[in-house]
Amino acid sequence: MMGKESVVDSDKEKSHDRLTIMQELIASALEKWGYTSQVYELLKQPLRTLTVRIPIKMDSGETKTFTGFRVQHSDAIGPGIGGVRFHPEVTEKDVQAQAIWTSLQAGVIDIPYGGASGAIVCNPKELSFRELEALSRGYVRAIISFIGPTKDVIAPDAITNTQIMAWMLDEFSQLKTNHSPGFISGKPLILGGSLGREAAVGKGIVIAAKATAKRIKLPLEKARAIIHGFGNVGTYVAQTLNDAGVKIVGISDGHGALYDPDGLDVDYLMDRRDSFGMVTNIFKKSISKDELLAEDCEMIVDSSRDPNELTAHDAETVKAGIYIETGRGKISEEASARLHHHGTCVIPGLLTNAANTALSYLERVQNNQDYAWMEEEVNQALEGLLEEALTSIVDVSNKRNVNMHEAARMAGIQKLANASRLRGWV
Ligand SMILES: NC(=O)c1ccc[n+]([C@@H]2O[C@H](COP(=O)([O-])OP(=O)(O)OC[C@H]3O[C@@H](n4cnc5c(N)ncnc54)[C@H](O)[C@@H]3O)[C@@H](O)[C@H]2O)c1
Repeated sequence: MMGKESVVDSDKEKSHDRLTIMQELIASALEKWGYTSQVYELLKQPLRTLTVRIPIKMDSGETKTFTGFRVQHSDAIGPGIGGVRFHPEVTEKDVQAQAIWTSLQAGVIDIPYGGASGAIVCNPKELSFRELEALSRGYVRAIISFIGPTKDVIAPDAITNTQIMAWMLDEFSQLKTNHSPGFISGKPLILGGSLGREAAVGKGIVIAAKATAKRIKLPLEKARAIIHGFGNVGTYVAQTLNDAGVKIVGISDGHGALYDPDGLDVDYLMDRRDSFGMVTNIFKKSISKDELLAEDCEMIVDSSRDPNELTAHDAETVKAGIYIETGRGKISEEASARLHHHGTCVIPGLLTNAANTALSYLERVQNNQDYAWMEEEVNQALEGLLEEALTSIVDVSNKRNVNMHEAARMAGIQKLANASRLRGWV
């Protein structure tokens, strides 16, 4: 599964851009640690933002010029690492916010990298295969002096897949006249990619769910889960948790929701999903998403593409002891605080999304070693990184008496702030 997280801003984010939101969040995290405003002044903005113009000869014979970005938030700990997305509405501020978010992920999972991010403003659905290749190669040519295995490692993100990574790798290797698999992650296996990359976010969710259940001494065989959003991520999580003994009692999709306290037949539901990924529409009696989230269960996984975040009002109805977020901003700050107050352990999207960044890092380690790991080794390493990250977030939450979202951001920014201080920058 490639990185497919939506970059289309929610209404709230449109009125209050993603960069400003991110800056407010890191300001609060740094303040809670007691860092000076000079540290915030350094970290509030990426160190470097490169905007490029990429002329492409289209199939029609005309030349069309595209805009691209590559942003490096901080190299205080190590080179940048981060995705490149192809999207018609992506802005420079979106990419800057994403680079900071990736820095926080790298900090949470404790890898020696800083956050970076890139994008090309384009609609891939309107491009032919040849045009897509030309654009991928043109992007690398335009940013070549800015990137590299020890400077900034590119990774897949929205709409960018292994083929695009392969074209980019080839362009970079030809221009540098050397074989440089470590310059990019998410490559095809034969070009130095890693096993175990598929369903990275789903795996991250399952690892977090199991580790949290263990932490609160909840045997998986006694756990009942609701999967809010039965898509790519949701179906993987439902099946994997079900195989581990968890009873899946509820699911939802864009049409409605189903709940059965005795457990749903996950295989049957998977089998009956239509080409739009919808299944609840074939049942006469379906309930609303709000009703589903208020049903009895031990665990809720929010894997929907629901544009509405979980509000403080919704949070009051949640009975689950574990609430897992799969992306940024799915739970409002107030809802997170309410869930925390009521004793629900919230697993922030910063941790579950970090699985993609972790996989890019593990691929890079294999490229450095010139040795391909078995899938089991990759999965074990991913598990180790995410479990450690969860422990550090829970520790910050307990010691500093903050909710899990605040704790994740505090854990994510701390090493970057310390490294910047040790280098004598602030
Ligand atoms: N796929 C990835 O690689 C990836 C990466 C990072 C984060 N994520 C996170 O996981 C989430 C799910 O991703 P996915 O790839 O499974 O998406 P998807 O499009 O395959 O599935 C989304 C599901 O949400 C349902 N849905 C849409 N609107 C809804 C609504 N209003 N109420 C309830 N359900 C609704 C859809 O019917 C579908 O079942 C994303 O929103 C994102 O936060 C995914």
